[in-house]
Amino acid sequence: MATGKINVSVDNIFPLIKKFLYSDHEIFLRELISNATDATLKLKHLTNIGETDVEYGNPVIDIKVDKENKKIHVIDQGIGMTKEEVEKYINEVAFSGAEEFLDKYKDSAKDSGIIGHFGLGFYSAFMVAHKVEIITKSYKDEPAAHWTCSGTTEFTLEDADKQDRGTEIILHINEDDEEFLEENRIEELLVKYNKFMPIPIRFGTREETLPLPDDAPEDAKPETKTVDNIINNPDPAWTKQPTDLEDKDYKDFYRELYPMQFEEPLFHIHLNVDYPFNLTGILYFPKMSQDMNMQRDKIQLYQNQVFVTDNVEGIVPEFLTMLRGVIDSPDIPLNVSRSYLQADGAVKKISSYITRKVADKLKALFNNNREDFQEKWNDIKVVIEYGMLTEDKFYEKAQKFALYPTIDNEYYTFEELKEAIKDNQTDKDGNLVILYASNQNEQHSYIEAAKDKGYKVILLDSPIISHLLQKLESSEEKITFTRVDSDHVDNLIKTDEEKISKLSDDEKEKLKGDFEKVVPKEKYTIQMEAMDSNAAPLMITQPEFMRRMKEMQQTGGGGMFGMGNMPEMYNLVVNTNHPLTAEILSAEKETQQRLIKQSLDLARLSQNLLKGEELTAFIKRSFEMVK
Ligand SMILES: Nc1ncnc2c1ncn2[C@@H]1O[C@H](COP(=O)(O)OP(=O)(O)OP(=O)(O)O)[C@@H](O)[C@H]1O
Repeated sequence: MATGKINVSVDNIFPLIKKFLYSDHEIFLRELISNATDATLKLKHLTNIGETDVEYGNPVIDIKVDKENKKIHVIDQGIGMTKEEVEKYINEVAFSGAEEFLDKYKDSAKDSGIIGHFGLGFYSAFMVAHKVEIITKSYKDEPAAHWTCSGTTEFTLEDADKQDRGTEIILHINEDDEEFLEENRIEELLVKYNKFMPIPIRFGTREETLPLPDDAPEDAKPETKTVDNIINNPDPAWTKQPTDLEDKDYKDFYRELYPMQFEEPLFHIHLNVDYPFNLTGILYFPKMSQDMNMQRDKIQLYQNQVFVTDNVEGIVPEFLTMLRGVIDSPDIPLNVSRSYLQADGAVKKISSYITRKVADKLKALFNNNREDFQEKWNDIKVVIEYGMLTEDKFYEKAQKFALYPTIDNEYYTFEELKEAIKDNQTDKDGNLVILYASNQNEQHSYIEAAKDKGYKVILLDSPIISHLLQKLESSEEKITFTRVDSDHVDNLIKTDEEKISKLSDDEKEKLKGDFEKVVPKEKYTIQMEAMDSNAAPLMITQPEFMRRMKEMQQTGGGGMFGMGNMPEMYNLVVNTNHPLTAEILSAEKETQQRLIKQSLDLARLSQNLLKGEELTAFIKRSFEMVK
């Protein structure tokens, strides 16, 4: 038996492994299965190129938990190692990675997930085991080797009588880590990290219920059969060519990724690039609700089919983190801090590649089947609008497919919209005024008034819309967005047209004074307007600028400092041409006050501003009047 000292210049690396990697204990299994997978794939390669004539067969990786003896076995049928190779790869090479690791991190414990990055994969076993054994037989015709190490720099290496090719790693689990002797815990880890690894992973057996024959009697009990419990799907959809997949395959894979998700995805984007970086994956657009916090099922990041994380922040542009699916790339530096990741050149390229692909796909969907795209618009608009707001590149591309639907369900692109309204909605200063509503019910009377004038009213109801409008206005010449209730309809689009007022200037002045006596100054600015006599006598509006700034502050960022906290201020527009206004003007003081109060409340009611006690009083008063 050979004994020796592991070739490493520090006294004892094991306490360090434990200390640095403490938070990530559970990844030991992922690391060992990755090694087992690599060893199997290497053998496959050698047999493929005719380097060896050993039989490749149908290798699996076995995971066994021996609770009684407190051991976990990871067994592969891969390339194996000779004694010399154990010396070299386990005792020397692995530790050269360890030395690098120590050099870099001995002073700072900031980064905890260094494993894998420095070739410490195998030694992560010592996070959970006080003793580790390797029993391995190479595919070459040489005796098997047995390596044992008890978490010190001492090891033993001797011949073993293992006959079949491959490697068995035996972990003698620490008392503190006995959770890993629970089958459920191991199964949970296997499903989390290894669900799509390329070599089948077997974790014991399971009972499978066989289907009953068609003519089986009603009380027949189905038979069960014991089958291998294979954890993974070695050929997940994203590793295949898009041309080999049908729509159904993508939907099935979605279900496989998110077994608890019952909604179908709206569409998918297959990512596939090998230059200047390697990346494959499938992204799905889920049905989106207004609630942006609905992120439970996230995009998963893989490295060569090994699960790494579902925190893709920094790799995927923020607006796309609302999507679902898989990204697999060997080029994303793993286990490094987020700030490092964001500064990494390859990661930046990946992020802009993904943005471009998503934009291209949306454009293609729009071009190929506009009707279908329009139907999906409501579900995807939040992502698109958010992307336009946050990524300039995406903004440019999205101008071609972002839609502006009218209240009556006509869908326009921005260019089409401009063309459609230019004759009727250009104001006296040459500005194109785009009228919009944010709530079809609440702004109903304003929408109707605008439509009566032949204006098109766009429905824009996303939570971030005020920010996007701000951006559209500042990047386009002579465009303004005006919400239909921000002024009375004749003022929405200003013309040179002189309005004829039934009241003289003196009368208007007096009427204004009468209103000011009743209407609270701190809430309303009174605005006398000569409107159509059929229009409402009184209406409440809130200027576009003020409302938008407040909304922008409330939805975070932008807007003008302090506007969010300003009290609500409205304009009270008095239609001087309405018969009721004439009546108010000539009424006795008491009647006049009653009429003003009642009309004001009606105007408030139509803007949904009359609530609580005031609403109760109003209703009571109105009943008295109709008696
Ligand atoms: N199951 C195995 N079968 C055959 N060789 C193995 C096995 N496990 C480890 N080895 C050998 O030991 C070496 C060191 O393994 P280790 O996990 O420490 O690093 P790595 O796999 O090279 O790098 P990393 O873990 O960072 O991907 C491997 O490169 C491989 O040559």
